[in-house]
Amino acid sequence: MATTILNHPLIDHKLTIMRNKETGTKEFRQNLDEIAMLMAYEVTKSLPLQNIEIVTPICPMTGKQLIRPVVLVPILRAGLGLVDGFKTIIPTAKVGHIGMSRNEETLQPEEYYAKFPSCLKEADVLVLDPMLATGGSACAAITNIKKRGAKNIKFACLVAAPEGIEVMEQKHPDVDLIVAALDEKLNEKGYIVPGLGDAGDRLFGTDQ
Ligand SMILES: O=P(O)(O)OC[C@H]1O[C@H](OP(=O)(O)OP(=O)(O)O)[C@H](O)[C@@H]1O
Ligand SMILES: O=c1cc[nH]c(=O)[nH]1
Ligand SMILES: [Mg+2]
Repeated sequence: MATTILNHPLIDHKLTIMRNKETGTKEFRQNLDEIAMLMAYEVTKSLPLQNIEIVTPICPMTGKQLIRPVVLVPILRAGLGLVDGFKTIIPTAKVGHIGMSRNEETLQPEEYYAKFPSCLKEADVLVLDPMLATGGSACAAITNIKKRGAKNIKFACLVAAPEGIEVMEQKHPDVDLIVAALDEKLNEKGYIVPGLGDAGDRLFGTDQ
């Protein structure tokens, strides 16, 4: 598995706006959407291609096309904030959903919903969640997706804690991990420091 930390200037600029506690719902959403498009470009960099014979208006040539369909899997709720940006860059992508809620006391993820397109097994699956904290939610979501036959999986997140990356590397060594920004640590409540707070609450305007 490869772990990539993007550290991209445009993403860092937009992420700083998202991190600021004065930033409201509208701007938080807008910046997440813009970052998602930039991340989609980076996450898809290593997708495999195959040759295809075509004819241009000038002559025949060997072109390239993606080998497999792409399936986006946002981890609900906060992962939904990345879907539109990824769909803008990959308009043919199918979308599966997995609902995970982290128990505030035990920090264990609880799955409450799962629905996937039938091409999951042969697809390039891009699992999306802005936050990788303890790594529990992402690991559980990926375990579920693997049980359904998915083999080519990448996990894209905006902000990660070192603890979450370590857990992912141990439990899912075959999954590529693409992280926009690596933060310092988790606090005693399992929140990423400095982080951006509760991504789901800030995205949907629910209580924080
Ligand atoms: O790495 P972990 O320790 O599991 O924490 C990360 C998870 O926590 C957040 O979801 P949350 O449970 O708050 O649900 P929400 O998206 O509905 O707010 C976040 O979007 C991740 O899914
Ligand atoms: O910092 C954190 C940790 C988990 N979930 C979030 O939304 N933010
Ligand atoms: Mg939340």
